[in-house]
Amino acid sequence: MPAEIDHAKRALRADLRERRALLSDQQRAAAEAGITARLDELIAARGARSVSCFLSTTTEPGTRAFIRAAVARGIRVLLPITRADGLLDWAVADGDDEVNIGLHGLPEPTGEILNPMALDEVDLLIVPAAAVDRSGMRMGWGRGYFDRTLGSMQKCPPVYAVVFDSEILDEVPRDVHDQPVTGAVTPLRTVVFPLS
Ligand SMILES: Nc1nc2c(c(=O)[nH]1)N(C=O)[C@@H](CNc1ccc(C(=O)N[C@@H](CCC(=O)O)C(=O)O)cc1)CN2
Ligand SMILES: Nc1ncnc2c1ncn2[C@@H]1O[C@H](COP(=O)(O)OP(=O)(O)OP(=O)(O)O)[C@@H](O)[C@H]1O
Repeated sequence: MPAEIDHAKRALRADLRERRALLSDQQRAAAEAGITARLDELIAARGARSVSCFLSTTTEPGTRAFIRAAVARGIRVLLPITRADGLLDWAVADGDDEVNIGLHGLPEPTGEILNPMALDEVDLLIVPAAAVDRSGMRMGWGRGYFDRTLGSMQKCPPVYAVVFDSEILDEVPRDVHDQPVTGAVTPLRTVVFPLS
């Protein structure tokens, strides 16, 4: 990618990472409660029966309460497993809290491994992001996993990024391969892009 874009992304990621690290346990708990409520509303509004999500780390907006409750209600939730070739495998969340530590030190599901095509069967994708902008461009953590995944899907269902409220920016640095998202879910609101 062009050097200026690469540099701008790195600088912005460092800034965002630092801000996430500063949140208190109380702020994280409130964010997880908000994210759970927003995601519950979203899948109800979309009538989704099968979704993909991700197992949040301690600094990401918490998705685990949502996953646990969705699985208990009979929603099929696929969770990503990183592969060395830059693609993602998937496993169905089974409602227990057992996790493996994956390739990049991220929490990953245990359970039967499904190949990248498993994603073609979901009604809605819930993806991690470092930030999104008002046009729907998404910036991740820099390995291109979701750009590759979204770019290779036959027919892509709606995609919502999970971010903190302060991470919806006017503009994020953009490469040609970057894939836009449909909307974003924050602890306080759900937005659909483009935001006017
Ligand atoms: N919880 C969670 N699971 C996820 C993602 C995520 O963002 N969150 N991913 C979303 O795509 C995929 C993994 N993506 C990754 C993206 C970057 C790096 C990484 O190591 N990046 C930098 C350092 C990170 C930073 O700048 O803060 C590095 O290369 O050293 C690892 C995995 C799949 N699973
Ligand atoms: N569709 C693609 N095909 C091949 N390489 C890609 C593709 N998308 C991204 N990449 C490569 O992946 C690397 C990281 O891209 P980028 O910084 O846009 O990732 P990201 O969206 O922040 O990460 P993630 O999706 O893992 O959260 C870049 O070197 C880029 O060239």
